[in-house]
Amino acid sequence: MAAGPLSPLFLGFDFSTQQLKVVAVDGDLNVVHQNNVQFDSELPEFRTQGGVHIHTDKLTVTSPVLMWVKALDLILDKMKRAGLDFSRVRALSGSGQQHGSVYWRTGASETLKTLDPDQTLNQQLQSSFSVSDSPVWMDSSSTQQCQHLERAAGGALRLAEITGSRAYERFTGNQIAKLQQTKPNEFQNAERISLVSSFAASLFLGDYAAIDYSDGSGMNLLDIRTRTWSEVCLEATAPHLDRLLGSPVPSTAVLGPVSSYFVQRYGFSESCRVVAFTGDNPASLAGMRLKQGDIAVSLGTSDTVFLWLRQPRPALEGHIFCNPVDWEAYMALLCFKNGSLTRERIRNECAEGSWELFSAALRDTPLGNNGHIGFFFDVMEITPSVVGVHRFDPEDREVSSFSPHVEVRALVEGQFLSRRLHAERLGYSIIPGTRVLATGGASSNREILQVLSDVFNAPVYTIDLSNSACLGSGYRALHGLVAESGASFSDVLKDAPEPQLVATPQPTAQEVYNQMLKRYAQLEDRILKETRP
Ligand SMILES: Nc1ncnc2c1ncn2[C@@H]1O[C@H](COP(=O)(O)OP(=O)(O)O)[C@@H](O)[C@H]1O
Ligand SMILES: O=C(CO)[C@@H](O)[C@H](O)COP(=O)(O)O
Repeated sequence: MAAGPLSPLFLGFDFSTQQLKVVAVDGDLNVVHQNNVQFDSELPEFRTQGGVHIHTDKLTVTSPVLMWVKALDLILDKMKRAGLDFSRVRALSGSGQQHGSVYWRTGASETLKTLDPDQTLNQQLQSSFSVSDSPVWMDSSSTQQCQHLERAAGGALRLAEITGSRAYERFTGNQIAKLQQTKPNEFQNAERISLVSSFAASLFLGDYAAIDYSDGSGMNLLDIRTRTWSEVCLEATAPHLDRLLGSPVPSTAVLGPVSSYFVQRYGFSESCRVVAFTGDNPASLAGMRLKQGDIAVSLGTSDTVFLWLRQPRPALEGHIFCNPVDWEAYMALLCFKNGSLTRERIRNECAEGSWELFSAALRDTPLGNNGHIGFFFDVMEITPSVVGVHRFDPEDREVSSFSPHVEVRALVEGQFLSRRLHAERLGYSIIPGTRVLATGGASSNREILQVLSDVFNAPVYTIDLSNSACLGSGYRALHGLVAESGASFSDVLKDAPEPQLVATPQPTAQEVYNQMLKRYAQLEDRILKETRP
């Protein structure tokens, strides 16, 4: 496809935890436009911190659904002001933070179908949601519902064999069960339940968009092998749930043309197609064009580690999702809640709030931190399930503080040792040729990536822009147009820019971190034994 002033464009949106982002890719796969809306600073009326509200129980975490709607109004206006020619957009797709749920009030489908192009989405969708504060992935308030679901499915492992994961608090089915039990009226008033991804697709489609197989795998409801809702899980979750969810579709599916609202208000072409939206991690896998054998480390609000899998091997730790670009494959994912926000806290306390000084602390301290190891679980961690901060001296004695520079290195080394330990437990092994592909906001920090390379003892690569979920969504939009004819994602994207090498392990890294990993594993066991009831 030749790129030129009138060449086609493909848009990829990402509704992530802290912001809405977009990229436009042209027919030659060049990124020609990028934009974003930061929720906290650009939409202060919603009073979020890091895009969310943490409730007083410290377990419930929600985001205002209208904040996402208003962010879409805002980003499209910014794109228009920047001169983006929407009539060139041939297809669009997108992603959302995973697991979060949106509850459309009865009648909302009619509103979506009859949107007035002279008004904003925010003006018209004010009363379209039966729940104004959507539960999001940081929520950990549905433990009871998780226990119930595991019992109903025949145990945690059995549930993992069906849905790819044992029951997790943030997984959508458990959030739906909690809503149905604690706020029956809101549940009753909903005519449709979307994930953040399919909610965003619905706005573009002017109708309810189907949940895709890949993001649908993060609900504890989808049978990842048959790719249909699991009867046993639906029944254990809430009555008549299949009607509220609609049927899931392949992640490559074209859902339909963009709604006439966008044609009339922004000048989109009537033939612009909406390709199924998916989760932000699956979209990142597409954006980095992950290959079997690679390991991806995303350093967004959450830290995640994910791999391409041929065959699912569900376990009690980690998640298996349907693959977003190849319907026969899968992906494995580990999620860590104490990622960027914990790094920001330590940056503020030990580096005067400056990433420059934070990076300098990493440069000024030796690999292995002279034996000091730290665990920084500011909030209840997902992998493993534990909360609290623990610091150990070289003799494994717990100590109450480190000097600021040692604290910075202990945090970053501790985080990456944990990512490696749990990835290896998932069956991953670092072999010659392994590439670590880094993405997310913190992947712009070279010193952090050097520690990542050292701890994993593998070269680290990044793509040009730190938001691979957006880029992946642009790529998926392009692929979606030809996927039905059998064209593979890798063939269609074969000319996309390759990830670039940004860090290689230092000579002593292997010796230092193989040793340290063993200590880290023992200390993590000790913390788990001491802190779990
Ligand atoms: N130079 C930097 N060094 C380390 N972390 C950074 C740097 N710049 C941004 N970040 C981190 O990136 C995070 C946002 O990452 P991003 O991938 O955009 O998040 P999300 O997609 O979840 O909204 C911020 O919380 C911030 O801590
Ligand atoms: O819960 C998970 C994955 O299981 C998180 O990774 C969310 O998908 C949030 O993503 P970011 O906003 O941190 O990228």
